Amino acid sequence: MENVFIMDHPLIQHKISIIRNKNTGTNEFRKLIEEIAILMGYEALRDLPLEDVTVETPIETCQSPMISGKKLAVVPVLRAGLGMVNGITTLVPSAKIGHIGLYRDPVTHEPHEYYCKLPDPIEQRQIVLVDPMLATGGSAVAAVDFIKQHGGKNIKCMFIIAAPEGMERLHKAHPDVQIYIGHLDRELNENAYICPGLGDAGDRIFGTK
Ligand SMILES: O=P(O)(O)OC[C@H]1O[C@H](OP(=O)(O)OP(=O)(O)O)[C@H](O)[C@@H]1O
Ligand SMILES: O=c1cc[nH]c(=O)[nH]1
Ligand SMILES: [Mg+2]
Repeated sequence: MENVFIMDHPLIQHKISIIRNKNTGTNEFRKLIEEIAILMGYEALRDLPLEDVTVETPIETCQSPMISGKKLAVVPVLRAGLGMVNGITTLVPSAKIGHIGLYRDPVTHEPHEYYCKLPDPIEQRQIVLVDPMLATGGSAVAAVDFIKQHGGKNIKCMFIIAAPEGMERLHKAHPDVQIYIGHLDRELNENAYICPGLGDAGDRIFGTK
């Protein structure tokens, strides 16, 4: 599937296995989400554009590449996406940060928006949407819709765990968007939770259950 990238790095797979474990506590879970975001971000950002700048080394003056263009914007889907932000800003400290607040209705599983604030202007920025979970895909499709409505064009999405249903829905709705997935799981259950998954990512990051 063009524009869909499923990670196979052993460090990512190892850390995902630890966060799946129901006995992994909030503190360790939060740290691992951040570490996985760093590892996935390293892979997802390998095509960032470069331009040569003049640098004076202690030896001589040279042309050396640096990341070009407007500053990258990382956009977490609240709440759980917040856990991945520091991972991306570790790689790109100058990144701007937008927020999209969405929660999934527990009965209908439809996403509801409660907040949206994006860096302005957004048009020329590389946008990296982050959310640990891609389940039905409803939240991700809505989040990308918002970004595009605000003028965003270059969009990458990163999910630590995805269900096939969500991956296909997001790709179908937004085929231009690059989708990075840490692990593609088996299926959704009757409550639209990912199986085997890791439970509710937001609750596990923030210790709310
Ligand atoms: O693909 P979907 O079926 O839309 O499900 C995925 C969404 O569900 C979770 O958020 P949740 O609604 O639990 O909000 P929270 O982050 O505040 O816990 C998750 O972080 C995604 O945003
Ligand atoms: O399995 C799931 C599905 C949606 N949101 C989560 O946090 N986990
Ligand atoms: Mg949640």
